[in-house]
Amino acid sequence: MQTVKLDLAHAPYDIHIARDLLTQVELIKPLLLQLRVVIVSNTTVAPLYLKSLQEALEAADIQCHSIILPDGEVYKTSETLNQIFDALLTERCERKTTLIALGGGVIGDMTGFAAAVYQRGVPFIQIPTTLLAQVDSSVGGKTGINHPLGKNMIGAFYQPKLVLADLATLDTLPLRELSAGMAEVIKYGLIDDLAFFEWLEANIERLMARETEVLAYAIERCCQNKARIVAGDEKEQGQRALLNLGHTFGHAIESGLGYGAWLHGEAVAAGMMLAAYASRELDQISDDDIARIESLLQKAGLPVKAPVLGNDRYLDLMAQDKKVDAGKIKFVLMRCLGESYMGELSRETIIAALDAGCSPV
Ligand SMILES: NC(=O)c1ccc[n+]([C@@H]2O[C@H](COP(=O)([O-])OP(=O)(O)OC[C@H]3O[C@@H](n4cnc5c(N)ncnc54)[C@H](O)[C@@H]3O)[C@@H](O)[C@H]2O)c1
Ligand SMILES: O=C(O)C(=O)C[C@@H](O)[C@H](O)[C@H](O)COP(=O)(O)O
Ligand SMILES: [Zn+2]
Repeated sequence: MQTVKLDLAHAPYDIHIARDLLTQVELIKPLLLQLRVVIVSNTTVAPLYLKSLQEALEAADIQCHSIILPDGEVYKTSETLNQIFDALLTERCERKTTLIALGGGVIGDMTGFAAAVYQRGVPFIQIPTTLLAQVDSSVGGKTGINHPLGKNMIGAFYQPKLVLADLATLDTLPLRELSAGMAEVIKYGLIDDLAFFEWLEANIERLMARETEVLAYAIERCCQNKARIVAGDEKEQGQRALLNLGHTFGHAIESGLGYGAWLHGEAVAAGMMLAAYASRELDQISDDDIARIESLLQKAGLPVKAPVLGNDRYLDLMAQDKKVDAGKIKFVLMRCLGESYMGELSRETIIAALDAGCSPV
């Protein structure tokens, strides 16, 4: 088992990475304020993994209740969130009840936000079951839901007490979802880890073949990178924004097409290509750099062209982005592969990037 520590003074926690962690209750029980948990999952993941988790918890005398939500990005809403509150209140769950998120990033984000606000805050644990959730969404405490007018517009920074990344759950992950997670993996190489980007170029075929050794290494490296960045800037006042590479464009794609049409990772991949074209417009990365990014994304089974939404539609959607400051849209751009920064772009540069990076889907 590999363990990454997120060293936040007010809320340090461990991220354990290994196969068959679901039943290792000894990792969970010492953290509980009372021997009662509520597992939040969805209609796809629960039939696969809920029973073994629940049986292990109950064998350790921990009282379990489960909430099974509908599956999909389109359900990351206030209505679905209220289903969690309805169940917690019906079961008379107290402030010492721990919520456990068993699923991908949608479940993790909603469960974390529910934990942040239910009775003004109850503890929660992340058990991420997608690659994307294991390398990104389960770590760092960003929680929340979508709004029709914007992605992740309602939420809170609220840290889990523990993250259990059980590699065995990736055995059942659909290939499209594995690819989606690879977008966030590749993102870490581009933002500030060129050595990792180069390792990914050399190992992408093994990763897509789900070889446990390389998957475990990549997940650990991603969690180490995210833990380092979050420990230095938990509430995204500075460097944490680099984790948003590709997201200014990417969230516009998700909102513009309708949540769920493109997977988050697919939108981020296309968004990173658009950020790369914008960086090239600023003479910061080369055609060869763009070719390397494109090749790696393609080998990961990801889109390298963004959908045509119309320039004004993109600009309008991006004007809603949470990084906007004094009305100015902010982008994460690349000085070179492995070095990124936050900057503004002229309308002309944005349109040049869209012209280069969009194609009818
Ligand atoms: N909070 C953060 O820092 C952060 C970071 C990245 C992404 N996100 C959010 O995460 C969401 C995307 O997360 P995701 O890619 O995990 O999507 P997801 O949660 O929708 O899961 C993807 C699909 O795979 C299914 N699934 C999950 N685990 C499975 C398994 N082990 N076997 C078979 N099927 C499984 C799910 O039911 C779903 O259908 C987006 O809403 C995004 O905004 C948040
Ligand atoms: O943890 C972060 O910070 C990130 O930006 C990680 C992103 O991959 C993730 O999609 C996050 O939810 C996007 O942040 P948001 O603040 O734009 O919602
Ligand atoms: Zn993301």
